[in-house]
Formats: sequence, structure tokens, C-alpha cells
Amino acid sequence: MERRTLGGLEVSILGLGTSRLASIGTGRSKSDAKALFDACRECGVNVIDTADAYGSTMAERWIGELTRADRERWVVVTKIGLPTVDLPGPFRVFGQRARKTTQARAGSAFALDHASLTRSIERSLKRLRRDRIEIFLLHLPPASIVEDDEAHEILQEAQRSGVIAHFGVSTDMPRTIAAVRDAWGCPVAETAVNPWSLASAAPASMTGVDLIANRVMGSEALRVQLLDREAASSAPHRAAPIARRLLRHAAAVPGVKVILTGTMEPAHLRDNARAIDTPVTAEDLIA
Ligand SMILES: NC(=O)C1=CN([C@@H]2O[C@H](COP(=O)(O)OP(=O)(O)OC[C@H]3O[C@@H](n4cnc5c(N)ncnc54)[C@H](O)[C@@H]3O)[C@@H](O)[C@H]2O)C=CC1
Ligand SMILES: Cc1ncc2c(c1O)C(=O)OC2
Repeated sequence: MERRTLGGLEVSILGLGTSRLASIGTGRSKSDAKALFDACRECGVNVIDTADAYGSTMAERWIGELTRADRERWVVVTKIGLPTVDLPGPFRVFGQRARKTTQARAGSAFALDHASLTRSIERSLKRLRRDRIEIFLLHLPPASIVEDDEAHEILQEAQRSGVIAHFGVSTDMPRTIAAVRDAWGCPVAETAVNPWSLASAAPASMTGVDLIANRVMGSEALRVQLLDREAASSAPHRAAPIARRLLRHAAAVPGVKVILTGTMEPAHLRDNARAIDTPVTAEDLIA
């Protein structure tokens, strides 16, 4: 698998997105999750993208368990900021609903004071069973985040102490990415990259930022209409031409270093791994 350099780290062009890993409705059993991580190892995928909010902290916990024996081989991206309810044991699943409610009320109430931010980092590290988070992102922060000097200082302090290697933002607003780069000097951001996303226009204002691409398949609706239909009609283990084109599109957008795939299916992961290393052919374009 192709490797690129993201903020000085060696990463696989394809990364695993885990927003569905342990969430209600889309989550799988832990043995399915283990099979998915084994497929990543087999394909050479070394990036895992997560957030404290995914599965109300369960995604981070599962990642911690599943990467425990070989934690050094992974580059972990996690995010904080979508209000997360961290309930004990069996009550955890109810956190999903509670989170939605708090989130709707939260608006721009990003808790980035010293105590909250330090606690968030400590908790993510503990759940992930790591002593370093390679990429630590603020999850959909308000554009005014760059005015929060205290948050910037705390993040720099965490970086100096070695618990986070890089920090930045996950947002679909290129202007916020550019502002964070200019005000905070952040070299990494996560954003939507598909033919309809703003980042695909590669605004010159974002030059110099290494991008982690999400929502490469556009939307769930697009997948249902195109990918499933094509997957059903094409040969097994052959990525649907539309998926291949979307992956190649993202790989060619300036600044993109990692393309996330949010699938829970090892077969789709393998398809996407194969597709990303295959140039789009004339046959694909008329398929
Ligand atoms: N604001 C943020 O920070 C956001 C972060 N993310 C991150 O990005 C990751 C990727 O998620 P999405 O962009 O939603 O996923 P995606 O674009 O990779 O996948 C969308 C859908 O396509 C399916 N799919 C993927 N490859 C396929 C194939 N070869 N054949 C058939 N179906 C296929 C997936 O199973 C999924 O249902 C998330 O898990 C999360 O880590 C996603 C959205 C927002
Ligand atoms: C699948 C999905 N939908 C919405 C959101 C995310 C996500 O991963 C996310 O990280 O922030 C908002």
C-alpha cells in the first residue's frame, strides 16, 4: 500500500474510520471488529481515526483492546469536543441518546479550559491504552477557536510533554483550517473530500496543511444507490468502479495524505485497499 507523510509520520494512504465501530445500529461484535483490524494489518493500513464521541467512548476502548499487542504499528487520530457522556458499564449505550441531546444544546460551548482539556486527553489515552496520541483534533470547533489562546497553550503544553504529537481541527470549513494553520501553525486537519466538498477545490488558502480525508464516498445515500448496486453486479473482490473513482479523486486532491474508509466490512476494506493502488482505467470511466 502507498505510504505518505502526514505531519512527519509515515502513514498508509488508506486509513480506518471508526465512527460506526461500536455505535448503536452500525456497531458489530468484538470478534467482527477484530477481523476488521486483522484486515488492516494484512492490507498495510496503519492509520485509525476515532473520537471520544464515537459509540460514546466505546470505539476508543475497542481500539485500545485491539491494538494493545502491537500499538507501535498504528498512527491513532482521535478527537474531542462533541459532548460525550461517559457512563459506567451497562449504562454506556444510553449515552448515545444523551449525547445527541447535549450536543443539540451545546452550540459553541467547547470546554477547553485547562482542567477539561487535560482530562479529555488523559481519558482518551487511557481508553486507547497508549501513552501517546499521534494526532489530536478538536471535533467541529467554532471558527472562533483560533481566538482561544488558553486552549492553544494547553495543547502546546501537551505536545511538549509528549502525550500528543500533533493537534489540529476536524472541520469542513477550509477557512477554519486556514485560520488554525495561520494562528496556531497546525500542519494537520481532517475534512470531507469528495467531488462535492469544498476541500476538493483545493483552496490555495489551505496550502501547507496535511489533510485526512473523510466522507470520500460522498454520502450514505450515494453508497446505497451506487456502491451496493454495483458491488452486487460486479465480480467478488473487485471494488465498484464508482468507489475506485472516488478514492482516486481524493488521493489526487493536493494535501491529502490519508483517506479514511468508514466500512465495517473486511471485504470492503480489502476492495478499497486494492482500488487505491490501482489507477483508474478507461474501462472504469465508461463503466
Ligand atoms: N466530522 C468528522 O470528524 C467526521 C469524521 N468522519 C470519519 O471518517 C470515517 C469515514 O466515514 P464516512 O466518511 O462516513 O465513510 P465512507 O465514505 O468511507 O463510507 C460511507 C459508506 O460507504 C460504505 N463503503 C465503503 N467502501 C465501500 C465499498 N468498497 N463497497 C461498498 N460500500 C462501501 C461504508 O460501509 C459506509 O457505509 C468515519 O468513520 C470517521 O472516522 C466521518 C464523518 C465526519
Ligand atoms: C459518520 C459521522 N456522522 C456525523 C459526524 C461524524 C461521523 O463520523 C463525526 O465525526 O462528526 C459528525
